[in-house]
Amino acid sequence: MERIIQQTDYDALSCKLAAISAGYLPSSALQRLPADLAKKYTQWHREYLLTLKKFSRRAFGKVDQTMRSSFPVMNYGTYLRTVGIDVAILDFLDANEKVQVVNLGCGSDLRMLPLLMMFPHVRCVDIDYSDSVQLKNKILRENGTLRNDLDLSEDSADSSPVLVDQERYKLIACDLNDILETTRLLNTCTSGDIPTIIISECLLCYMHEKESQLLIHAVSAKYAHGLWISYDPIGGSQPNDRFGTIMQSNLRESRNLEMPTLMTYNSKEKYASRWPETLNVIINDMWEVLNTQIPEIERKRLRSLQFLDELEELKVMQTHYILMKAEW
Ligand SMILES: C[S@@+](CC[C@H](N)C(=O)[O-])C[C@H]1O[C@@H](n2cnc3c(N)ncnc32)[C@H](O)[C@@H]1O
Repeated sequence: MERIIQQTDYDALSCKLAAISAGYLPSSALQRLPADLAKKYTQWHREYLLTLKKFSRRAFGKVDQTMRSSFPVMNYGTYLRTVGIDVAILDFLDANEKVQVVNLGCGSDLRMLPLLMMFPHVRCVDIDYSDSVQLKNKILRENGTLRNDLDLSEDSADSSPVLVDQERYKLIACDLNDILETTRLLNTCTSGDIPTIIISECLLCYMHEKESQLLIHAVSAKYAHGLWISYDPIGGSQPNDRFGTIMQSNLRESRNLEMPTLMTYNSKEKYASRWPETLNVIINDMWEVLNTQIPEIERKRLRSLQFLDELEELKVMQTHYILMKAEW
């Protein structure tokens, strides 16, 4: 099961590459990227894919194929999830200068690169299963652009779970189901006094209820001041809503993959109830994000990229994904 879950990262990567290729990402305006970093954003992702090919032709083949078969509705979804999370990070950075960003289940996410370049006081910590971060570590060190921009050496670190151990960037191998090891590594690599952003982007949906709740409670209790940003699908709670059950049976049949809590936390309210009551929680589905948080000028830009005639399909999909921000 661990391996099947790790492979979901290839979907996330191919969706991001497809959205980049079609011009949805980056959004210089909302991700606040200066022109040189907007160019780099595209370059980092393309070079990551090309270097992935050197280490795993199979993974490259999967990503490349999925990327090419991406539809406009999927590009919208990737755009909304990426920009929604980035805007929440940037808003928190407006109010707090020295911040650590902990990306749980980071996969191949390269969001640390613009953050490290744009904000000299920000530190980033990426955490995923050992196999996933070992591959990421190899790619980051093999590719000249990624290596230089992260100021990495070509040699890999030793067998420690901290594969990149810099002052401002750490890449850590950890099974987040193991709460003792997770808290031990966070205690070593982060500080409880520094304002902290926790990201869980399509992570909690693959974890079992007990382990995910332990993770939420242990990690949010660790930091004096923080913001937890979580993005996930929800199954839907209306009596005739079959989105969640269909999604579960498709995943089971096509990949033997489970989303154990999709129908447990199947509404915005139930999903938000996973965080301690004392936190200030804001939760929106992604259809609301599109219509209330993306300015009209940006929506016009999106409409100009590809013809989207599946508006109803977009609405159905995006009302079943949420962006949750819990601040304390
Ligand atoms: C769908 S991918 C998302 C990757 C990244 N967050 C993104 O959105 O681009 C899910 C990631 O969560 C990781 N993951 C799931 N369960 C995990 C666990 N128990 N410990 C560590 N990583 C986990 C997987 O290995 C995978 O990289």
